[in-house]
Amino acid sequence: MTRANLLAVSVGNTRTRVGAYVDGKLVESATFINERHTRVMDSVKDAARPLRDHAEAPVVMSSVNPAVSSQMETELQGLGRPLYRVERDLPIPIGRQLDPEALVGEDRLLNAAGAFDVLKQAAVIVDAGTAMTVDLVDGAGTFHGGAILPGAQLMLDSLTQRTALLPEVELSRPTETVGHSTVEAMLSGVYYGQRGAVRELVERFADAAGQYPLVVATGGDADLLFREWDLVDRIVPDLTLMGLEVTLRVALERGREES
Ligand SMILES: Nc1ncnc2c1ncn2[C@@H]1O[C@H](COP(=O)(O)OP(=O)(O)OP(=O)(O)O)[C@@H](O)[C@H]1O
Ligand SMILES: CC(C)(CO)[C@@H](O)C(=O)NCCC(=O)O
Ligand SMILES: [K+]
Repeated sequence: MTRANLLAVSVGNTRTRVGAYVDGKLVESATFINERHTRVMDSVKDAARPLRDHAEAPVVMSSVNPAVSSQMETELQGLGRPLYRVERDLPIPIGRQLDPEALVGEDRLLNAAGAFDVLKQAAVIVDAGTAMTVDLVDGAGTFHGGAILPGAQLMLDSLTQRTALLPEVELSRPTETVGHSTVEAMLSGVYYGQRGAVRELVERFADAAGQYPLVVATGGDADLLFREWDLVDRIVPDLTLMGLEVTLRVALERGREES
């Protein structure tokens, strides 16, 4: 089996995740806020340190944020490694059943590819990031799309921005289900609203799929929202990076078959 060496870079809406894979294992990872751009490049170099003896190991990059990634791509070229963008240079190895003209976020496809590579069975993948996505992969490894909704912090921010009296609130677990203060009521609404959305969508997707899928969660808010909740089978913080690793690994295996 191929054991890939790579620097995986996933540019999200708010943050960028970086991971160094040595012999197919994630040995270093870091997350940075996109705005702190110069610091990000310093930290990317730190994260790449385990790959110093693997000069041939490429950067494999994905993005759902073109403004951030176009500049970052130019800077990543400076590492002196081959640089591949998923979908442009390397196809994400997951089947798709979508509208012909559909443009799906690379993060959603990578999560699906990363999950199916390990699970090999039908799964619902929940990414609790800036936006929340809830997607269905069937038992044959085909991505069917799913649902997109505001993420938890975005829900809170939109309440603050679009009302006169609601305050700025930082996301945390509510201490009360029936909120006895404005802040507790907002936290209860968002926390149980997000969980409720996930429960409803998982049940509906299970109906559509004709089987009960595994539920896998990832993203910056997954732990806060889903920890110790039996509806979610696994929380996998590095799922998007796993998708980047399998993308390179499959491309290397295909290249080997062809030569
Ligand atoms: N230091 C932090 N800065 C910003 N958001 C954070 C931080 N720590 C946790 N979070 C939470 O992470 C969420 C964003 O998740 P994430 O980083 O997965 O989003 P993203 O940038 O959209 O990434 P992706 O598109 O890859 O999912 C926010 O809603 C926030 O509550
Ligand atoms: C839905 C988000 C914002 C989730 O990060 C991202 O995957 C994206 O911008 N997608 C493009 C549209 C789509 O996936 O249908
Ligand atoms: K996201």
